[in-house]
Amino acid sequence: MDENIFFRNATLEICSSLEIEKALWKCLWFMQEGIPVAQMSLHLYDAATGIAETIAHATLDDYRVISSKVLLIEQTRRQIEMQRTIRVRMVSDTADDPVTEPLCRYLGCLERSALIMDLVIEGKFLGVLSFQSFPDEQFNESHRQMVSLLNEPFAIAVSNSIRYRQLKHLKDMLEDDNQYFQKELQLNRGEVIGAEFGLKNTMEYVRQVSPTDSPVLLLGETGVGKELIATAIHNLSHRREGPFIAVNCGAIPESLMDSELFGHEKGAFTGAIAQKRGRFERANGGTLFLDEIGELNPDAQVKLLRVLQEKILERLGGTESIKLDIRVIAATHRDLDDMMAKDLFRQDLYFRLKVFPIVIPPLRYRLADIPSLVHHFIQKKSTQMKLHFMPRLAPDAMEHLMQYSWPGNIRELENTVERALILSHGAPLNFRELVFANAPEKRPSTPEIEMPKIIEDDFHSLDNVMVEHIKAALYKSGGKVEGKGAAADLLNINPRTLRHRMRKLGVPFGRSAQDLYIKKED
Ligand SMILES: Nc1ncnc2c1ncn2[C@@H]1O[C@H](COP(=O)(O)OP(=O)(O)OP(=O)(O)O)[C@@H](O)[C@H]1O
Repeated sequence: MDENIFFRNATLEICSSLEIEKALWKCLWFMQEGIPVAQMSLHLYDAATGIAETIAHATLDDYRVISSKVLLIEQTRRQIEMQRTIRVRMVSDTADDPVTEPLCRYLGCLERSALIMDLVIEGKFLGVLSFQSFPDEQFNESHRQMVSLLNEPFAIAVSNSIRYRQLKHLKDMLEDDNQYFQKELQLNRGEVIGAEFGLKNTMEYVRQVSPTDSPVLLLGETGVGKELIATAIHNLSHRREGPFIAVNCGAIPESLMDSELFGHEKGAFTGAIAQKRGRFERANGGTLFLDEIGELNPDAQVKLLRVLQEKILERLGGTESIKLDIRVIAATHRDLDDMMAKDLFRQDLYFRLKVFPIVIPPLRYRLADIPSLVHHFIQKKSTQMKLHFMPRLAPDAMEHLMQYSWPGNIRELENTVERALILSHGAPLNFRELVFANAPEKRPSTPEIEMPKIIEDDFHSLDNVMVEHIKAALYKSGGKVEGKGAAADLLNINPRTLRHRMRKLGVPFGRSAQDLYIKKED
């Protein structure tokens, strides 16, 4: 066969598929017209470990991917190094050669003649391509020279297909990881405690809005469960199989905001060494949760508004328009109305986000949820902490927890349970010190009472104070108990109750005592 035709066609065949086993098979069919080749196999070699791995094998009938590893003995490794000056070596019997013997034994092609082609790319030795003859035929020098012509294109094709396999493997692993983490996230974020009690109304709204694609604005103090509710909306929507991507707008530095949200092309700015998809693009087909939306700077607000209006974005430094299919849920603990009035938040963006606002009540307004939340967190945390026992509560523990105002809401309760578990060493959980040691605040519903200025050694009993106070009222009214401006009126109590109390405390009153309460002129 003409050398040029042989070279051209064999090269076309080896490059015809990125699946190297298939490319070998096609090559084999072409080459056996000119040389007596019955099988081809590809072996990678790792000089650091001395392991040879057979990764592909083709006969005229079949081709397959395999993974068979052999640890080569020292003598064989040395031989491989020594033979590196010859690119295609002829072996008259595969059973007698230290390199081909272990490889061909596995493939069932001992006692054949073989051509062994070293594959070197950019000075790096990748491994060998082995051509085995039919059992009753032998390769000769002219066959070796023909095959030598193919060394360079074969090395390039094999190197490309190895890279392709590595990338495919990485992609499969990433997809697998992604599925795993999505499941984990859904498991961890699944259960909304109090859905039938303190959050009943909230969950009713959630159920109503979930099937739609309308934007939702979640409002509530820090730690009330805004992200949890956002996940619940996602999980109840038709987007549940798509991604749920959360962005904490307050945690992204201003200089990185554009690239984080919208992505960038390679070279878009110093340090953009590769193309990167932004959070919007990652959320395509699913839900984008914009947490702490009130922290967005004015510049980012404009860009966000544009993307929400047009449903199209361009990566930084890019020209391609990317169509978006996302549902946006935003959340904040800040008063957006007030921010708008102070020109800190754009009105147009506010109204676009606030299509369906849901207010999540703070924990202090749903104290009845505390017992089930505490049990939920005890179970969750003791599983995470791998405790071998189920912690119990001290008899008055729940009462202590219910007396506290929980300014940090559910997150604070969750952390309190975790801290108690760490400190308890198996004893019943008693939150007394934890709650009060860390909680200088009083429940906000309790009005603030100014501490009276009491001098320690001048401390009166409550009865004494009452006596003095009633007498003061009687002095003021000239001894009159009932009527406008009289003592009962001044003290704002029923005159009958006042009389009863004065009798009990021994405060003189009535006509006989009237003089006592009239100021005498000296
Ligand atoms: N109803 C609930 N049932 C069970 N766990 C809850 C509930 N609400 C909140 N949590 C848990 O409390 C923690 C805080 O909730 P989340 O992060 O959703 O609050 P947030 O309002 O988004 O907080 P922030 O304002 O700080 O962003 C999370 O671990 C969450 O799983």
